[in-house]
Amino acid sequence: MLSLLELRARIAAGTLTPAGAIDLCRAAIAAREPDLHALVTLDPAPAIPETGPLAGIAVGVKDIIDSAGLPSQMGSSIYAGWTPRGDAAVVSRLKQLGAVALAKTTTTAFASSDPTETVNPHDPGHTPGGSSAGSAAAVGAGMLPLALGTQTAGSVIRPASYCGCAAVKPSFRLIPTVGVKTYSWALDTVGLFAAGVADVAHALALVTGRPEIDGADSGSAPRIAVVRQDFAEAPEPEAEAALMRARQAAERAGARVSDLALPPELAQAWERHRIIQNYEGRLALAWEYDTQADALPPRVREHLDAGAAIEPAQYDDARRHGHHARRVLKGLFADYDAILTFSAPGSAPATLDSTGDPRFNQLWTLMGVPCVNVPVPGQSLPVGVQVIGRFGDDGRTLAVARMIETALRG
Ligand SMILES: NC(=O)CC(=O)O
Repeated sequence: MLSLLELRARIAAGTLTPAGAIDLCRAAIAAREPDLHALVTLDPAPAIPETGPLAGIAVGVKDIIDSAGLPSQMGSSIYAGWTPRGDAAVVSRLKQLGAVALAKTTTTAFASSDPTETVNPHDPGHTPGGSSAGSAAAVGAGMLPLALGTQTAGSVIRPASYCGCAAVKPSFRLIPTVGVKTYSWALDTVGLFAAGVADVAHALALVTGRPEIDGADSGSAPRIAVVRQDFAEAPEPEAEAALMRARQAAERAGARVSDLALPPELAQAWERHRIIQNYEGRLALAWEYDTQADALPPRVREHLDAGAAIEPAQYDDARRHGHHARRVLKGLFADYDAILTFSAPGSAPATLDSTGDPRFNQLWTLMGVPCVNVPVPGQSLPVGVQVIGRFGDDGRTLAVARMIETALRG
């Protein structure tokens, strides 16, 4: 994969120019895109700044996120050719930093769960995951050093796990969602994909203007709770093996690791995530649902039909459970620095008809806490583990994730 930090080091050393770094991406795209189908639009002649902390860094932008002059087609024929005038807030920030919004990456329609045409870069017979399919596949394939995604249930962490790259779904609203097509205003979170955890941390620190996120300290012996989320059904053997290897790596690195069974309030919130997601989706996509329903793909239509049947009282109850569970989780973090759990039920399913199951992700999206996918080496198909921290503690969460990543590579 293309490491953002390695490219920036070469540019800083004068052995690579920003334009040369963009050319490296174009060459990788030319080699892999015909088989991967990860991109929707490729900017033929983007401006390439010579200066800035992300000069020379090509970014993939999920196609529900606006990038001025490039279409935002939402993965739907309804928006074919729709071209926004301006940048989403996060894209504008990346350009200020010198980055190049080189390509729009595939998304499931409206970031829901109808599969895209993108395939897994490690095996074309397997899904890359979703809804941020193209971003995960493009980074996992070494076509881009950085990509933007969004997560409403598991759409950043799960595809990153399937495609073998690092990713962060930051604390809720740490990155603004202005200029991002909304599915659920209580859940949608902009995330980042990159080759390794250090690359992700560096990009998040720059994008948010919080330098303390980069290089934060994990502490000499971080307290890590291994959580299985038993209410989410058992995972597959490869996910179990990955979690065990990550646990052992954390212990070797000096962490104090123990098992934690989540209190029932967390399971109750997990059960109600979909009520919030689909109730809000029905309202956020009202125009599409009310006037373009025949153009909606089946799973989006199914989810919005379900949303239309949810009563406001059910939605309010689900939100109350989420609020209460966030308070319970905050209390749990008094005794731990991070949680370690599954990123996905297993490796990427051997199908292109599904983007996989977010059951190990959805709770944490509702909790609004930072989540990091750490690739676990050594499996035929990638499998990641998820490091989760306190709300607002993104730097330490990334530091613990990096400690585990380094110990796994050791
Ligand atoms: N947008 C989402 O998070 C949906 C998913 O997890 O597949």
